Amino acid sequence: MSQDAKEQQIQKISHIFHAYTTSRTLMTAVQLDIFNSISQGNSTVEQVAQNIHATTRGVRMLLDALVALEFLKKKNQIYELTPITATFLVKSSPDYVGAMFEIDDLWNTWSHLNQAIKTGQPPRALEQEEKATEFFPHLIKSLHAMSIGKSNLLADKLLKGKANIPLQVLDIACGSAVWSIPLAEKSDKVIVTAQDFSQVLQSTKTFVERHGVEKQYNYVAGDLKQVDYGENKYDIVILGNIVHSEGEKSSRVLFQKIGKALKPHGRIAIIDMFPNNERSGPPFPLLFALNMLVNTTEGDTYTLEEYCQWLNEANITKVSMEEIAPEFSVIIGEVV
Ligand SMILES: C[S@@+](CC[C@H](N)C(=O)[O-])C[C@H]1O[C@@H](n2cnc3c(N)ncnc32)[C@H](O)[C@@H]1O
Repeated sequence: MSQDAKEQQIQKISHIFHAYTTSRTLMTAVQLDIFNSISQGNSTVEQVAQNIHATTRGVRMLLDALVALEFLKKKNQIYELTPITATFLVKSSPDYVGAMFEIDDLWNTWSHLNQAIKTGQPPRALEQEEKATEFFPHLIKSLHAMSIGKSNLLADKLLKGKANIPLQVLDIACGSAVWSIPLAEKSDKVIVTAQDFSQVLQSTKTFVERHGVEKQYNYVAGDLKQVDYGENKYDIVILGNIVHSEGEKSSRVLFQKIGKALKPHGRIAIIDMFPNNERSGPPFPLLFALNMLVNTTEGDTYTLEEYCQWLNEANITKVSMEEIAPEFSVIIGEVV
């Protein structure tokens, strides 16, 4: 290996080893309300330090690191938000994505990765309703802001040629209902049944109301393992970011229930992270599998081949991966 190639590899390794420093810096800025403080007019180290009740030494180091990471700008010791920070990292912004990092849950569970790999057990299991209802209200706020643009594109795809036809939609483990709201917004013939734990549905309702589509929503509270979805009722079933935390066994049972609940030619849309069939990439779905190891008992990420097999078993036979936008593909299955 040439010296240049060696240097490049060392840089790559060093960069990954140190990635926790950038992650922790941004999380701390969110948790200490740095961006809100600056958006409210505090623009020097002293002002921010006083406003958040912290030391000037710590705040100076944090603000300068955020400048270097391009989350802030600095001129003559006056700090300003960048346009991106103002849009995505100030709490009052409708596009705020920081909610899931206001708490240290994921940071803490990842610090138990060694132990989870040895024991196969997570330090805490998110599928327990009590843990889920603590964590998910934070997560779904971030997911809503991160997914709403993509969801609009998916809704166009699902409604193509069907915008004036009555459609019954079931949004399972709906969270903020981000994957069904655009369907309801784009067609007043869409009626959504949104299902999640009862406590999470309180948050769902605020999102649905914010989008002004509450007349098109019904709610079913409960654990997806226990809820009866009925037979021959739905034109579209949405599974957004839930199969990975349920794991194979529970998801296969769920697919059986969905196969029955769909009408003939009904479709299922699965939004998740999909590794390739070899499980050799892309990185994000494979790192996300580890995220499931430290947060759930059975969770994992699954390939298109696996989904095809499980959906076929449930009578959902026409299955394909559809690229809705670059880096955003959805598995769509149809009861033929
Ligand atoms: C990762 S969030 C996804 C939310 C939404 N579908 C999305 O894609 O943004 C997972 C959601 O599933 C819900 N959930 C997890 N386990 C569940 C279960 N056993 N029964 C019902 N809902 C569950 C959580 O409360 C949470 O709202």
